Amino acid sequence: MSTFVASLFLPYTVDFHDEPEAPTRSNPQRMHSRAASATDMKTLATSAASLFSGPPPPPKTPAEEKKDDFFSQLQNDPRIKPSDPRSLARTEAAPPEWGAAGQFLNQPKSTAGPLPSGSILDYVKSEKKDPELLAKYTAQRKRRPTVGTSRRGSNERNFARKTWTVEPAIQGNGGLINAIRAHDALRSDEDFQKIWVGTLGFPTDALLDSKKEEISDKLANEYDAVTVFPSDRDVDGHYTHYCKTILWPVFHYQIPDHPKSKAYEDHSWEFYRNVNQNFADKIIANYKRGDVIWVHDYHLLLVPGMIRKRLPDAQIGFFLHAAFPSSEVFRCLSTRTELLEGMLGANLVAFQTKEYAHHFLQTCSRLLTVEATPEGVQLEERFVNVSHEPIGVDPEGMAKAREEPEVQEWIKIIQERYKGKHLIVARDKLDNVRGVRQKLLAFELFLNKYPQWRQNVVLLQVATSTTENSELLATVSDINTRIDSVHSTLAHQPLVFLKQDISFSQYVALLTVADVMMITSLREGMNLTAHEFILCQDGATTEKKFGPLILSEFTGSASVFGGNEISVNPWDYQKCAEAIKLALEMSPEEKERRYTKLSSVVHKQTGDYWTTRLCDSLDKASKEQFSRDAMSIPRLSVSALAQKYKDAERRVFILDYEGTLATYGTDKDVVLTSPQRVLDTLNELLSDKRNIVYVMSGRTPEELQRLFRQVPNLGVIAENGCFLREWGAAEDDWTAFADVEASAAWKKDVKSIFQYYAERVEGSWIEERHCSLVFHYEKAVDPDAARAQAGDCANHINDSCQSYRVQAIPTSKAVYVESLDWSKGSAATNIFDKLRENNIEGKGRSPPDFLLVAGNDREDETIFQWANNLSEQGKVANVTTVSVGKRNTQAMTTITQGTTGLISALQKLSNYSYESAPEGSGGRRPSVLLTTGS
Ligand SMILES: O=P(O)(O)OC[C@H]1O[C@H](O[C@H]2O[C@H](CO)[C@@H](O)[C@H](O)[C@H]2O)[C@H](O)[C@@H](O)[C@@H]1O
Repeated sequence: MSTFVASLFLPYTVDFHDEPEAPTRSNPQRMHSRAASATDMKTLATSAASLFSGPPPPPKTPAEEKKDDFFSQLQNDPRIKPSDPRSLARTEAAPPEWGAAGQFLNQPKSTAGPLPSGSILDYVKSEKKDPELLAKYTAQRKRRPTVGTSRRGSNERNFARKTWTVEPAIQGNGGLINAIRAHDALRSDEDFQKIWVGTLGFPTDALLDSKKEEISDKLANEYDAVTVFPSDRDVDGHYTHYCKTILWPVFHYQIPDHPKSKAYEDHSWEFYRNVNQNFADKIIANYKRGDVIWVHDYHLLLVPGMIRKRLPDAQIGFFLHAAFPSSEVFRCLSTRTELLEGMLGANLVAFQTKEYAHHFLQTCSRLLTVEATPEGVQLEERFVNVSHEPIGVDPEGMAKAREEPEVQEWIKIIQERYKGKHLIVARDKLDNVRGVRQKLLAFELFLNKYPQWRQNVVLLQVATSTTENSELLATVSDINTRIDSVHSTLAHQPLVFLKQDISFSQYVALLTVADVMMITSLREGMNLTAHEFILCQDGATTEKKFGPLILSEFTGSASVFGGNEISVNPWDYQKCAEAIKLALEMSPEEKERRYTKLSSVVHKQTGDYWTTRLCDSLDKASKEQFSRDAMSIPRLSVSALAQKYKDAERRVFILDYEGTLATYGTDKDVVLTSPQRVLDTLNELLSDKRNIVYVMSGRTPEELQRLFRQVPNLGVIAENGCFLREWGAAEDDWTAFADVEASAAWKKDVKSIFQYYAERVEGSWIEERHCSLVFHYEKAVDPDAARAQAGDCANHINDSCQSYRVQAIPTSKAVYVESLDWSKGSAATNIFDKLRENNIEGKGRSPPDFLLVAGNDREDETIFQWANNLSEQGKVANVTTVSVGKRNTQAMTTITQGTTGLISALQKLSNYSYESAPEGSGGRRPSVLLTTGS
């Protein structure tokens, strides 16, 4: 059994070489010659020029010359350069733009080319069906030199001759890679034979099929990796456009709102789907029964749904590494429904934090109008578990990395460079969501407010930049210049702004030497830099630092550190400035107290722990779902039931009405009627004195009283458990469990919300019951709009009526608002308590030894659960729970022939009643069936 770990990029990539003998990373000769290559020299020059953004530098003093010397050493190839591609990967890396890794590795260029002018949507359509448009765009493409076949051809010839080596990926989620590897290394888990699934992280159109095969064979055989080869054009549209300009900003609360992005959204969605389909196809082609599939992050949201369509029984988990926004933000995505449905193809959808999981549940309930419980989402025929599990880092891997001589050297260099200064460090991608601008503003305020610190503190901000965000760059450059001009002196520069990444050894050294770390992301899934900072501060390789961590409350990491970080709202510059002061002036005792707690979290919630917990949760969820899946629940065996029936002394029936005994009733203006066959069947059952029969429904006591007037002695549970009429009681002898008068307060508030939506949904109406309210929209003129409004309505009520013990449940036809305290299960408990005490005078002696509960809907699950428990605890000898239909359920058995199937089964039982009635038992067949008029 294997576990597929699918994420956009594999942990590996490929470097091509002209030499016949492929050198490796451990070959210093080659690394040296590459460092001197023209491309690298150019990169180096550009990097050096952009080291400090701001005005042109003045002539250098000797001190500055020395400083430049230090920084020029930082101008290294920022990639980790291990000799083994399987060693520790960089978390929160900032790789070059897709297709631009050629500055580090020898890889083909993209053949995607620019998109044609004119209507992008037409362009996409043309690819599919419209022959005229297809001809038009084919001609356009031929005219475009950058996408010509000649370039592709020469590329192909070029790369066909080259040798290649497997290298650690430049792209990819380092946190994920480290977590999976740590799990692999620490456990000899038979069930965890991982297989990576992903792309190589560079354009591959230019490779011949034979070359692709060669590469994918090697990766499969030696690196447990399945390679996906989407077209360059698809990856470009998927990653550069849809992921980066639509999903990433929206998931981090930045709604792109300019015409260009809308166009991107329209066309790049097609490419997003294509790449997701490539992944799904690859996984399906390699899947074997029993395998587990884990799909990672926002690049692959559609993959679970695509796999589910073809492999209905597969065990699929989905983990979102990024943040998941509130439903208010998510609803702005035009493809929101497809994205949610894609994710819901999984058995388990997991997030970094409880908050993101909650947002997802709320978004599903609101936009898909499905019932969301704290455990997950109830779909028509499946339940999808939703949970949260924060990712962690790999302390063992990091410990090894820290021992590297290069790290030790860098520690010395940085210590020497910042001797006598308090060093605040930060490494962020230069992206709006990381809050670098906010951090610099807060730091500027700190310097202005606390002059005593100006000469003693340095903020070293590494700002890794992938795509040029010129607006942000201009803003941070301005702040940088301002700080520089106001606060820098010949001998001291409080802000060092490195607009490029540093090498892994430099990064580790910096985290070790730092006095404080400052992270001010405006929103972020986790932020493993914070965790790695904590690992490096323990004094294992230098003196103990226990440096405080200033951390944005909007990161996932903040949710795991339990307040032992210095938590900040990055928008509150005053507080951020004070946080810097607090961190710098913190007593050693307080630092150690906080550090001990932070460190225990990082060492407990590791990447390995995360992997184990996710695997366990998926296993548990799949098993539970399987046991509830109508397909795997046995059919009701009427003959076995009849045998139990015959053997029983005292039988109890609790039967749901609409959808179970009879088809669903009509709406408000038609009086609910019951088919004669149902009434006759109930009367037949009741005619046997050994039988106690209850019908349960969400309808009001009045409606049910009228409906079952012709069935004397029938027990009735009304309004889903808020009212009870005991078996054998007088027609109007109702017990109210819920406080009807107290309901008036919440009903007033809920009704006004319902009215608001009813005015907006033509054809909808509000039904008032004693203890519940229903917003019906099954007859709405515009069903899609009504569904959306119903979702909003349920959400609105659940948000604003939290002080009442009620909940709004959206279904495909109506929104129900009901008490949280009463259910069919609670009514059944009451019935049984009384029966078992045998305190219904003269109506039976022995306790029940046969129980049949039949239902079909979500409200019936509480009573199934209750009955199953009675069976497990051996309190009733023979318990049968049966669900009518295909819904996934906790019932022990199902009947797929609908209400008629159940009625036939009940009729068969009452026939046995007649046949099996022992002398004097009271069982009898009625000589005349009670006939009822409606
Ligand atoms: O830039 P991308 O290729 O689209 O990838 C997005 C980021 O993915 C990784 O970060 C995410 O996962 C981390 C670990 O779970 C989490 O801490 C972070 O908040 C997530 O956004 C990767 O580490 C980043 O470099 C990528 O930018």
